[in-house]
Amino acid sequence: MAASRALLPSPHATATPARARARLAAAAAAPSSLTFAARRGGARARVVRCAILSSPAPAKAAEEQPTKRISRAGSNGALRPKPAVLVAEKLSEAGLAVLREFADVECAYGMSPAELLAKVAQFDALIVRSGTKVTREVLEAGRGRLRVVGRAGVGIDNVDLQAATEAGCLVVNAPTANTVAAAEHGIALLASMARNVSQADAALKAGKWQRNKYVGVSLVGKTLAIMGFGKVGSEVARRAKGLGMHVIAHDPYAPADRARAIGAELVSFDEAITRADFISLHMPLIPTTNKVFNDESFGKMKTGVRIINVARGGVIDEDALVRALDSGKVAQAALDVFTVEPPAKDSKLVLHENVTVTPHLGASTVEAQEGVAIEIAEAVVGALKGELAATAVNAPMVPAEVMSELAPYVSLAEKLGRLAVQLVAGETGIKGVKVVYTTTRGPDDLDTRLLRAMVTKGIVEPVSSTFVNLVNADYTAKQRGLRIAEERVSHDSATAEAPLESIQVRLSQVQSKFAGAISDGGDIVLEGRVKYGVPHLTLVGPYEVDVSLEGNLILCRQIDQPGMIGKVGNILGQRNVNISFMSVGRTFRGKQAIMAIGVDEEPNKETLDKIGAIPAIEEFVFLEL
Ligand SMILES: NC(=O)C1=CN([C@@H]2O[C@H](COP(=O)(O)OP(=O)(O)OC[C@H]3O[C@@H](n4cnc5c(N)ncnc54)[C@H](O)[C@@H]3O)[C@@H](O)[C@H]2O)C=CC1
Ligand SMILES: O=C(O)C(=O)COP(=O)(O)O
Repeated sequence: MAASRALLPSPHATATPARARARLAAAAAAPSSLTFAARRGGARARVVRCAILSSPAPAKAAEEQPTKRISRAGSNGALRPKPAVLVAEKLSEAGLAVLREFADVECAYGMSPAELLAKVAQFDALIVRSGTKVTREVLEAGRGRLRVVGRAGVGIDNVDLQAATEAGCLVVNAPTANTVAAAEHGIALLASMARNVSQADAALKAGKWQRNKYVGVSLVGKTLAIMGFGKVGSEVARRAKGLGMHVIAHDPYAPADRARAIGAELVSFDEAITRADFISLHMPLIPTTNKVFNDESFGKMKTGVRIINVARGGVIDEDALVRALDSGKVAQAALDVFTVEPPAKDSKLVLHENVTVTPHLGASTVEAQEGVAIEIAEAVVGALKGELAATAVNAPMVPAEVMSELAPYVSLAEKLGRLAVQLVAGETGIKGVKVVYTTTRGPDDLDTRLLRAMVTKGIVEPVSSTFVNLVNADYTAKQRGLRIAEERVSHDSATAEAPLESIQVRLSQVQSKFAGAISDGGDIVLEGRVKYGVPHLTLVGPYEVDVSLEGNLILCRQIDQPGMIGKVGNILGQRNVNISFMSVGRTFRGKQAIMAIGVDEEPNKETLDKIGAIPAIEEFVFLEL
């Protein structure tokens, strides 16, 4: 039985709060959670929410935004504001329209860093281009509310990814829509540099007709080295081939067949820079590419080489480039990007007569900006809804079909973690966690990162103020010294369609407030399965039980004897506590047994004391899900 994703109700509709509440209560879906509907036996849809990027503090957010239009309710019926998105740099109308359908959008272009710091905490998402630095400080200021940073473009070197990950803030980019624009700009710079277009243009406008001064060089038959053979690099290569150039490329991670298909020869860094007449840069700015074009590498190049940079200014040591231009080693450079943007007005590099410059225009075409704006708006809206965007930069990408298949197991994993941590007693803290997956699938067919993250979420969130999601789960576990080991147990079944037979969570070296949950090996052990799309608890310590994981749970350990279910049921019934599920597991007849009781309401202390006072009951514990 496959779980299918239910769409969230449209949050922007101008329904009255009452109508909105009714509509949304029916969907029972918080806006920031993934929502899956699983049909049970053809009956009405049951909604299972999987909080992948759940809002860290919706209540607080509501308090802070009293003037926001209230348009939907949380699962408890409380009204929530629409998500708020801050757009810090020019975004095309087409993207803004997509955002406005789902969120309150504020465009605040040209903010100073201080203005951004002051504002960011009021927003669920922030959208930037290359001109805004999303620093640790910004992410700290947004902590508690900011869940998504959208980079409307490719390069994410202006976003502190580590700080975003630590804050559980998803970073998404728009990696494809400006590829062609950047490649076309690279070709435009290549051709205009070779023919001195910008210098000759400036001279003629200044009244100088200098035909002899501006003799250029031809492109045909020249060797072009593409440094970074990714999306933009390959498109530049394709176009340069059309101009009759011989294209070589350097990229340690590029597949040889992609290069072969375009007719480019993949070579080493040194070979590329020593053979080239023209060198075009298309790698990201990362620690390994920072200033890779420096005195040493310029020294290895052909005298008279020409360089184009539409990637990032920081890949070039700009002082070294000025020296190479002055010495004639580099004949010309065409630069769209700079280490500091905008560069200083008296920058020697910018003012150099052999340098052609543009103010970071690579992505600036009408078409690319429209595409990028839509791409990022859709990614941000998806992320705010709790979906994992395909362009997530700091989280594992989980394809929609996998997500859909795993949905009930995601919920099971979180609930097992949540129950297990509530069983822990003593001050020692949890050290080792083992998650055992029983599955027919091989490691390549079952990606367990999502499940592991949700076990971490279940274990950490009830006992701390840390908000955990797929983005920061591993980081959070590491920070808290939690070692989460995973084990797969093969389950032989030729017919099993479900990805998992069971998930077991074991906490080692801990005391338990419920001795019945301790297995023979001394670990707290809980195991669950998904039945008809619903997570069930099926093992507590050595005891087999079967209780649907909804509402809350009471575990009682007693001597196996007749009448126990009736006694406990009576006590709960008299206090109007509805039992949703009940199951008894025992080792041997007349020996120890466990009763697992699912309850819709939370019994008060007096009710729990009454259950504890039943003479045959040796211990019991109330657990919240
Ligand atoms: N000027 C502008 O407006 C624009 C600039 N860009 C910049 O262009 C660059 C490339 O963008 P895309 O092609 O979309 O990215 P991409 O990720 O598709 O390609 C980058 C390539 O660089 C390669 N690479 C990584 N380390 C390398 C190294 N040490 N040496 C050589 N290659 C290395 C990667 O393997 C990858 O194939 C990025 O820096 C991006 O920020 C992109 C769009 C517009
Ligand atoms: O996408 C990129 O990497 C770019 O450099 C484009 O930057 P921009 O969005 O034009 O500020």
